[in-house]
Amino acid sequence: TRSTRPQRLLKAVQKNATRGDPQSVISAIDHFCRHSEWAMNIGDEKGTILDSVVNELNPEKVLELGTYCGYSTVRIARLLPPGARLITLEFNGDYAAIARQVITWAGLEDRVQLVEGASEDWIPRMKEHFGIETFDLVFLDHWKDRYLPDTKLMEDCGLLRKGTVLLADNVICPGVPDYLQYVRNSLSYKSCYFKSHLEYTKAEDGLEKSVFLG
Ligand SMILES: C[S@@+](CC[C@H](N)C(=O)[O-])C[C@H]1O[C@@H](n2cnc3c(N)ncnc32)[C@H](O)[C@@H]1O
Ligand SMILES: O=C(c1ccccc1)c1ccc(O)c(O)c1[N+](=O)[O-]
Ligand SMILES: [Mg+2]
Repeated sequence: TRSTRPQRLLKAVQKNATRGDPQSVISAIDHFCRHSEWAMNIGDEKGTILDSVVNELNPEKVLELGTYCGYSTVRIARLLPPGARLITLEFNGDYAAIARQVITWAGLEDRVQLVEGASEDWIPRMKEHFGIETFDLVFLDHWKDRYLPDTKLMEDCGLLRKGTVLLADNVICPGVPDYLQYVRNSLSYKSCYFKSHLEYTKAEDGLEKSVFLG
């Protein structure tokens, strides 16, 4: 039977990237998505914005909602100090299996905890299961109708502290109007928009960075 796109993406990583070299994994995936098959990774252009936010924050505890093949996981984890931790949630088992191999190929498995499950089920369990009090950075990149409910859930679970940064992908394309309206009008957030393009295309897209004010 025909392979899946994530399986073909993993093959491209194993063929073209060097084990233990995160940058070569990132480049191999970007080349595959530009020249072989588009895939819904954050990509190189928006990825550079993600990198700058991570470098500015130097976060100890990061939560990623939506792993897919692990491209953004590798982008974030490669910038973290060894003691820092990135927890990434993915409820599609096939995608999770590919992502584990991509993350391991990059040599970053020690900094990443990939949890196979739904954000709504695992956000309430961060304290008792992972001993996490609050996150320094949350990267939202899962199904777009979940951004707002999961943000409210994180607030209710006390996972956000003064200064926690929410970075949301795709606020223009496919778009997250209800989430944008919330973070831009709530007195609990200071928000700003980073204009860019939908990964590997000329369509407009961007990231919204929202700082929780407590
Ligand atoms: C756009 S892809 C993630 C791309 C990845 N962040 C990157 O930039 O490389 C979205 C992923 O979120 C997963 N997903 C969607 N809703 C979810 C949820 N509620 N909980 C966990 N995973 C979810 C999907 O299965 C899919 O793999
Ligand atoms: O929703 C899509 C989508 C819709 C239709 C076809 C393919 C993808 C998408 C597009 C770009 C993204 O960066 C992204 O995160 C997603 N997503 O699924 O979460
Ligand atoms: Mg996205």
